[in-house]
Amino acid sequence: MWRRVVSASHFTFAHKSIANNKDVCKLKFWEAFTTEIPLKEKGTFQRDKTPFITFVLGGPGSGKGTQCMKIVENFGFTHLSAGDLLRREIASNSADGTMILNTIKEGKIVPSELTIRLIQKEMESSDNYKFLIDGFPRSEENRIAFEQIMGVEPDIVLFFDCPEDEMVKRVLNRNQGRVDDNIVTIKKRLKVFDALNLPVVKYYMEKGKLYKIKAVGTVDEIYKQVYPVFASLNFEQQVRE
Ligand SMILES: Nc1ncnc2c1ncn2[C@@H]1O[C@H](COP(=O)(O)OP(=O)(O)O)[C@@H](O)[C@H]1O
Ligand SMILES: O=c1ccn([C@@H]2O[C@H](COP(=O)(O)OP(=O)(O)O)[C@@H](O)[C@H]2O)c(=O)[nH]1
Ligand SMILES: [Mg+2]
Repeated sequence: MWRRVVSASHFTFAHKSIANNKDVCKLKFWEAFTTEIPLKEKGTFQRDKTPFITFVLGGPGSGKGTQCMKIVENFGFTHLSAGDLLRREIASNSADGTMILNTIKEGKIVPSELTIRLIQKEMESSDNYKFLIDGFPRSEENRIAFEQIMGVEPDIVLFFDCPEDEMVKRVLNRNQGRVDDNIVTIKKRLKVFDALNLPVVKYYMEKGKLYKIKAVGTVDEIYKQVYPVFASLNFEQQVRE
């Protein structure tokens, strides 16, 4: 079970070592060291907080989803993969399903309003305030629409910079049964990425919001560059109990 703790490392350590067995003891210990309201009311408390939004960008296969899982584990973010939300729409046989499927097969970009509606729904129904928005915005048009509809900008943007041959290799080995993980569609996706997504990366670089991560090496080697970004922002870290 995961529970949020204050970021100071000695609290984390004490919490880990003392609260070993009984859940009730864990809760009392937790309450003694925090001014936050008890966990069962956490949702209300967190909705009052301004959201902290991280856009996670990078080409297909650059490792966005893989690194997001580690950030979630260590820093308690909610991971919203735009691609996963769109695939869920297809699977649920929604009215837009066929159009989304055809767009993904072609490696093109789904209309902004649709993707933003899915992201917005998830954010509004979440009791968290820290979000990783993975694989979005994919174009300047996406970005501008998000900022207009949501009325917010991301706090930070991660960019996983990976050579094309490595991305192709990873996607072809992904084995998730995706309709777009084939060499023909990958080539189209890479073109779309260069033409439409890199301008978004450039925009956030010029705004001083971009953290560029060299996305080669093992998952852990790459995460060593990611971890300090969030640790330096003093987010509460998670400990396993
Ligand atoms: N550093 C890495 N080295 C080798 N393979 C990786 C690495 N990071 C991720 N992968 C694998 O590459 C594939 C694509 O990663 P994924 O996280 O899905 O990328 P993205 O979300 O950017 O498309 C997955 O099969 C994943 O397990
Ligand atoms: O905001 C988004 C995110 C994804 N997609 C579509 O969904 C596909 C898969 O996106 P995902 O982020 O899952 O791919 P990844 O980069 O992780 O391989 C993309 O190629 C697009 O066709 C889209 O249209 N808009
Ligand atoms: Mg992904």
